[in-house]
Amino acid sequence: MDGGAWSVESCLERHVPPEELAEVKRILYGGEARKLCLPAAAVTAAQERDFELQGYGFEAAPEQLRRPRVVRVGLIQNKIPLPTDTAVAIQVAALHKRIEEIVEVAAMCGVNIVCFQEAWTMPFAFCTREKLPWTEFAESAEDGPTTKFCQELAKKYNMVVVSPILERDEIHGGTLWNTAVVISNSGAVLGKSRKNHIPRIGDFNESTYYMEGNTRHTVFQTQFGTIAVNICYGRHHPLNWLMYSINGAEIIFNPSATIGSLSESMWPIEARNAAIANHCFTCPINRVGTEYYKNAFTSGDGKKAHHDLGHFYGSSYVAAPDGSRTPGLSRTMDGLLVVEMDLNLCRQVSDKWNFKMTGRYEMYAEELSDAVQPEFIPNIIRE
Ligand SMILES: NC(=O)NCCC(=O)O
Repeated sequence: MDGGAWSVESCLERHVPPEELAEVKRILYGGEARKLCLPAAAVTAAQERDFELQGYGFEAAPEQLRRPRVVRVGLIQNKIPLPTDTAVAIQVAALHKRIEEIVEVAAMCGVNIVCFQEAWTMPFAFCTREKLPWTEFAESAEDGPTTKFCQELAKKYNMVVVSPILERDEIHGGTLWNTAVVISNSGAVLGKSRKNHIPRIGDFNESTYYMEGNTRHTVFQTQFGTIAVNICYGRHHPLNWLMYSINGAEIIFNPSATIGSLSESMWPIEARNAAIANHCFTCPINRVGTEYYKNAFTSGDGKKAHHDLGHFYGSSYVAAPDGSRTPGLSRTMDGLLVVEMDLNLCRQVSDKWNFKMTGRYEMYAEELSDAVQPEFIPNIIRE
């Protein structure tokens, strides 16, 4: 399924009889997400610029003492516009240009916080295990050209920008990290959050380049809500989501790069479950397309040498704390998903389900601290 804007949701729309569709959506998605009415100029610009534009909204009940806290987030998924053997600076410039034209449409749609995909300024070349030229895509999180570019966007559109890049940390020996830079709507760099979990699976050979992050579970208090960034493989680690939530995250972005053969059946479940378990909104974003490399590579798994990592299936979506979710963007096209959410829903769902109250954190903490000791004895009763 590689053509047009194919998605599971568009397939359901086409094939499930209309009288049953609402019930199917209630069971699968927690109901029909409210479609946002986006400005005609934005819809036209998206068509002209050849990307999918979808908009949905999540409501919360009115409260007496708190006003609604309505924000709009924008999730951007995209292909790399140029072949991977194009000069590094030209590839980066082309990606900046592509993102700039999508962010402009996000601004037309009133987006307050935008997040790009994992390592958005480059092909996801870590599969190759070659150092050059891929390490040349690394930049300073604080004042690299991509951060400066995002600061301009943030100021121009009064938008918080979450920019996941390959970071070069000059003050620590020029080491590399997989890092999301969070830029305030004022244009100031608020801080950075490094990928906590590095995959060692299939062709995801990222540990050749960088190590597990050391920024713990930092959250960022922005004008539009408290946000966190759980980068890609962290998605599979429930405690990673939990720790961002414990630090107060209301929206957790999950910029990713993952392929159909590996994770597509897990994709709709993991971030959505994290939204439910942690009473917050989660926003998984995946790149799209297949990226080809001149030199064939292997990953010690007996497979024949090959030139690509597989198909990145897009399908970015937003899940809400009540377990409902938006449809996903296409599996194949660039896209912008605009989602309006009332952050009051987080506390409302928390008051209903009380997971933060019913969770046995002291017991988990005690048992986990025992379990990581070398002399740990599992608590098993045997006959
Ligand atoms: N980028 C990344 O961590 N990918 C690993 C595969 C996955 O988590 O689905």
